[in-house]
Amino acid sequence: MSTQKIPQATAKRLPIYYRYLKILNDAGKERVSSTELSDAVKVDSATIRRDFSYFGALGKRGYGYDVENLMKFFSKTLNQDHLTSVALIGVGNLGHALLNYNFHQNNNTRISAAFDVKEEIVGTIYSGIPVYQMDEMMEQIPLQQIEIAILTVPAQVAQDTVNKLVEAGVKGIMNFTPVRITVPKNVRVQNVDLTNELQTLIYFLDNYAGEEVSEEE
Ligand SMILES: NC(=O)c1ccc[n+]([C@@H]2O[C@H](COP(=O)([O-])OP(=O)(O)OC[C@H]3O[C@@H](n4cnc5c(N)ncnc54)[C@H](O)[C@@H]3O)[C@@H](O)[C@H]2O)c1
Repeated sequence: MSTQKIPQATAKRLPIYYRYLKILNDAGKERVSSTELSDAVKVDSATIRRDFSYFGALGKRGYGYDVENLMKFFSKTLNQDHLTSVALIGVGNLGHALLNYNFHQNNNTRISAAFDVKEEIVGTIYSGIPVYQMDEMMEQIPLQQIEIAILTVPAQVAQDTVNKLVEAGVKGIMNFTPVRITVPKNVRVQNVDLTNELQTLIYFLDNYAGEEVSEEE
């Protein structure tokens, strides 16, 4: 299977497919049809077939897909064999929740360091994760080989914090703040805007109530 450049919508679905294929594989299941997969992951089967065709995984009529092969391929594509350490900046309401959660569904991604300015929490360990003072970032981020940061600071300090993260060598930022942050070209930002998500949901309920939901983007 080759790794050509795949559409973003497909890339976003990969972890969903991977998680389910892993469950099947752990349960000793050898093959799966796109219809079965579709029911489990709530993506229509035409989309699944198209997504998989980008990887050259065509599936055989009457046989379906080989679970182990696909799972191994997705694992490699998603870099599941390699542990990714992530930093969290801003241990407030949202930051605490994310530290607690710590992506435990995914055993190769973990928050390994948190940073804040609040004296009372700096130097403590929260959910097994040490909280450092902001001025320790320049040292800790390269030392812990962290390339990804989750940004949960107040909006007014978001850009300033991002500048520091970039200077420390971070290459990807998951931005929970409502600020549209500016980064150099070699840094990627993923915005997580809960208000936006909720507005989209309301829009769909208002305008498409009763229609069948399609996962196509
Ligand atoms: N709470 C939510 O449900 C929610 C949801 C979506 C988005 N957000 C956004 O996430 C961000 C955090 O929200 P919150 O509710 O957790 O806020 P919060 O005030 O509870 O937490 C912010 C944390 O950032 C720290 N901080 C302040 N200045 C800092 C700096 N210069 N460097 C490092 N840390 C600093 C504070 O000490 C605090 O611990 C905000 O931008 C908010 O708009 C929050």
